[in-house]
Amino acid sequence: MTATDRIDDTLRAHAERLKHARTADLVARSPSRANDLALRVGPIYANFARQGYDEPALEALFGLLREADAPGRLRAQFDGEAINLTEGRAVLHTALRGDTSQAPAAREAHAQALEARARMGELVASLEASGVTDIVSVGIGGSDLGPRLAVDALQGVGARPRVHFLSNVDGHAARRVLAGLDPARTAGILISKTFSTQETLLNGRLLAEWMGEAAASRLYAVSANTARPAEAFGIPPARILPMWDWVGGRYSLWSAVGFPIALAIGMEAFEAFLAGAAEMDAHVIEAPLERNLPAWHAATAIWNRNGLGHATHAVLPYDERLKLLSNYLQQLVMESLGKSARRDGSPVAGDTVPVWWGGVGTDTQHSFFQALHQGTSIIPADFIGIVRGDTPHVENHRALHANLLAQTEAFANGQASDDLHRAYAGGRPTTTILLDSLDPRALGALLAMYEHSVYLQSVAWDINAFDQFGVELGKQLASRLLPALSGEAEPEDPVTRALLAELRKG
Ligand SMILES: O=P(O)(O)OC[C@H]1O[C@](O)(CO)[C@@H](O)[C@@H]1O
Repeated sequence: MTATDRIDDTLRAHAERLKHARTADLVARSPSRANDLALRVGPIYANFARQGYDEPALEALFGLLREADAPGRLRAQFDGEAINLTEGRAVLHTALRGDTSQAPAAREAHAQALEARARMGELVASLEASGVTDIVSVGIGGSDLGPRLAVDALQGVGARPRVHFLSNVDGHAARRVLAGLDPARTAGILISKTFSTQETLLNGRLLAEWMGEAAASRLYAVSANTARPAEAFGIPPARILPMWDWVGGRYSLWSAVGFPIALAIGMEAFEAFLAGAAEMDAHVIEAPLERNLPAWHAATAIWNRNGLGHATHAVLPYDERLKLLSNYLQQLVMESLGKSARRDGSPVAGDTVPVWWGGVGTDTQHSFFQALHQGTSIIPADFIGIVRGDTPHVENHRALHANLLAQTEAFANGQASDDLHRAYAGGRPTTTILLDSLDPRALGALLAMYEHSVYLQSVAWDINAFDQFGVELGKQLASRLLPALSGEAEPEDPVTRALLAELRKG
């Protein structure tokens, strides 16, 4: 029996033993717990003291990771072994941001990454000098969410080009993005690893038409399929940046897919973003599991899912600039870990990914927090705070911190009352992650932390985190149904036929 087969039984035994121990009791029992269960890596501090495990449960969690050979599996990833077994591909996003491996495949990938980055730097410089004021980045999923988050989180006010994102195939998205832009002062970037994604091709065509003559000189592309942008849009090789099959879409913002990020924050800041991620890479590969931040994060996720059976996980940044973090993490985590088959094709032993969702504090305190405090389902959460604010509004920043501290305390400790309507049970698990400031280095480190945590969860569950066959069926059906929308075919499914009849009325 492997560690993965035993995961539920092992952890449930500990959960049963701990079922009456609230996190407040665990903290009270061990005065040093508040500091013992905290780790710092570069600009990131994380405190796990308010999770519901104790020392023996943690030992069991790290034991499971060790038995699944987590260190060896990390090394295999960094060295460029074909760990994406179902597609026979290496997974080398770490080589995009540093040279943490001397293995030939990783070195080769790193050299290619440096060459592509140098070319991207030249394109950034020429666009900076061109008088272009606005950039429209067209892509979807991994070719959109990462750059969109990083640009929204890191862009300053002033001098640099404004970067806009167009992803949804809904024409209202294009209308909103293009309203108010001037085609004569706008450049476009089409980002698609495959260059076959319906949304991106349709929106790319729409953007090219809107740009008119300017498209001939100011349309750029990023793709692993470099022939297609030239064929389909006439974009010359000098304006096409490469991607490779060893970079998964949702792990690609560190590659030329980050072109919009570099345009929004400048090349130097983009390099700092990569350096922050590389710092986390060095940590995850070197630190023993018990002092390893991504391993702690992964162990905690596994505890909450397999030990306690929690079906969702909230991510709650207390910083307006991280408003898009939960959208980005939804793809990273759920596209990677939403699997039911083990690596050998047999069914998984227990539950894999919970539903990830979230939103920014303090707004969410006034929307869904009621359910987090008193609902019947317990929802574990990552609270993310930024130590140093970047506005002159010191009182606001203090209030933001006071709210973050208050909420995590209330979730853990609760408050007794004879009136059930007014009682807070407490014992609701949270991890608090604090970044020294929201700069490129810290954001890079944070996102790399989540990437490694995702991989380590996949190792414990024995699933492949790097394919996404689950999204294919919907894509195939949509292409098959497209002719039905213009009356050229009739769908076979009776419910689809009834729905189409309603749509045709419009
Ligand atoms: O970059 P592409 O090839 O356009 O793909 C976009 C996205 O579509 C998916 O394949 C499926 O949603 C993602 O994994 C990917 O990031």
